[in-house]
Amino acid sequence: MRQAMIISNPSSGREEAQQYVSQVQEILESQQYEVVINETAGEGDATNYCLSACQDGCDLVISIGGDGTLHETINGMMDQEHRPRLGVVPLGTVNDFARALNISLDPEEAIRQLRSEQIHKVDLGKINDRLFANVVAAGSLAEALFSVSSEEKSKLGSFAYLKEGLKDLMNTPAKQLTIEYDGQSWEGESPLFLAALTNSVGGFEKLSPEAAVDDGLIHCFVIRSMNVFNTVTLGTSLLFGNLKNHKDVDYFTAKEVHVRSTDATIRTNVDGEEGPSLPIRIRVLPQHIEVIVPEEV
Ligand SMILES: Nc1ncnc2c1ncn2[C@@H]1O[C@H](COP(=O)(O)OP(=O)(O)OP(=O)(O)O)[C@@H](O)[C@H]1O
Repeated sequence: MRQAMIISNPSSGREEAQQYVSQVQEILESQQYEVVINETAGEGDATNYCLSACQDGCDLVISIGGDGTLHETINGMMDQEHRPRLGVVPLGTVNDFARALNISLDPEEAIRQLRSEQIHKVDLGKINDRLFANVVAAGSLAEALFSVSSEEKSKLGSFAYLKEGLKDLMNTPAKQLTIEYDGQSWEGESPLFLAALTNSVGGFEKLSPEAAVDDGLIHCFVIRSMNVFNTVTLGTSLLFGNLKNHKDVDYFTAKEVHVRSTDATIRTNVDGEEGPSLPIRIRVLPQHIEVIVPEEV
């Protein structure tokens, strides 16, 4: 019999994971899976559960929670030869990974979509010694995002990030960055460096429209300056999928990127959670995991 593990975060979203677990279990059992259910109690649990799923040769892991739960789940697959297929029921406020894969943001619909026979091989990224699914952000603006409270996120979704970013604009001086990528380099001052694997970042589905989930590339944006004069045009470029063409933005793609700074400690934001401080080394792991995606219409 095939084995499946459900990893569910009871605190995600509006604490509604519990009610969805049995619906997922029912679908998996109807597909002849033997199902193990694991609820997370705190940081690291989803990683440990997924690691044991890899080591036990489990066929399928379903992550029920937000992008944070998904991030922890995929980290259980690090350095594992056997990586179970992944299914996602998004319960967070942003849900970038689900957005990028056209998985419904309505949990009940996303659960129905788990019946799909369609599988997509998806890139993952590696930052230092962690995996990531969506995005790494570094710089003073990325640090400002740490201060978005979860109440604000629940209320305002991705606009909470934008609001916080704009609010802190005047207090976030650009920092010196040296970015080396695939034999080239960028050096200068920047308030924000973004390395995206998918089109959706912070809920903005058009941040990086050209980033396909399986293209084997890291899509990098360096904002050269952000000030009262260009904030509005940067904001509209972001909303309309044109950020890479903005005059104050440098854009490139790469398979490996190193970022360091001569400035004091600069923290990163990885998949919406606090990440390591600079220096960082980012690599893409092309088509590293198999994800259940909705049947194409
Ligand atoms: N039982 C639990 N109680 C409280 N926190 C938990 C529990 N289990 C896991 N966590 C923590 O929840 C965080 C992940 O939450 P996740 O991002 O999935 O949901 P969310 O916060 O609702 O989503 P979003 O970030 O999109 O708003 C991780 O930091 C993890 O350590």
